[in-house]
Amino acid sequence: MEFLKVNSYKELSQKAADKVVKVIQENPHAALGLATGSTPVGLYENLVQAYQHGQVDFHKVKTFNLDEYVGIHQDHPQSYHQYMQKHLFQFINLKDDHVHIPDGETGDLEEECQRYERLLAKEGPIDLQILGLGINGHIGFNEPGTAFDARTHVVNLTDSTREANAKFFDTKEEVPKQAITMGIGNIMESREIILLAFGEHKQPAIKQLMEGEVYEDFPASALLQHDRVKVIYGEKDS
Ligand SMILES: N[C@@H]1[C@@H](O)[C@H](O)[C@@H](COP(=O)(O)O)O[C@@H]1O
Repeated sequence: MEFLKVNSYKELSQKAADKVVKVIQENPHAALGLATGSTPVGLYENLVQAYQHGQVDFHKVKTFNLDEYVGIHQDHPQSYHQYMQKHLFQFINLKDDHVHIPDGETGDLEEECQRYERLLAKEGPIDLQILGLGINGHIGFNEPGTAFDARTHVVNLTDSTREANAKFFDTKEEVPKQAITMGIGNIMESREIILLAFGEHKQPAIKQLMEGEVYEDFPASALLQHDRVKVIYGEKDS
């Protein structure tokens, strides 16, 4: 695992975007694993700019989102479907049928997990997986205690995750209680991974990762067993 400390959120976003652009330039058919949350917003802004400047072309690229809330509509402003439209998809030339996001609205969640698994098996492996980091070490929505070989599954979100995500909703009660997430097993099958974390509140989790201990109560530590992971992190803008 390689750690790269940056001095600003801008630098983190630029470094991450440079990596994504490079992967697509080397392989125009690349499969990207995408994350949501506040951390990758700057990365997506930079990708839009790179596209507008003709530095990258998405028309053969495929995308797989890590997760989606259960029980809110895809057109809810806080659904990850809407997030991706708002920050990235509406601005670039990705084909609609190359975009994959779990469907958290379906009546049969187990079948939806199986459908996503089949899709990943057929279209994968993911060439570059982008990850954010929960303050409790979660990746995607794989909460502490999740088995490292878990596949796409439905999760009950922890209180700390719901609180952390409450900033996006009017009240904490509105934050969904469940989500569908790719499992750690899926994430580990990616050819390459970048993990992004910015802010003082993320530093305890980064420090824990640096200690190098692998255990299921700290999901991000699974990544220590992957040989192509780069952690791009920073404490504050200096
Ligand atoms: N499911 C997402 C994660 O994929 C994300 O990494 C995490 C951190 O979010 P933020 O970047 O807003 O700190 O939040 C959510 O729980």
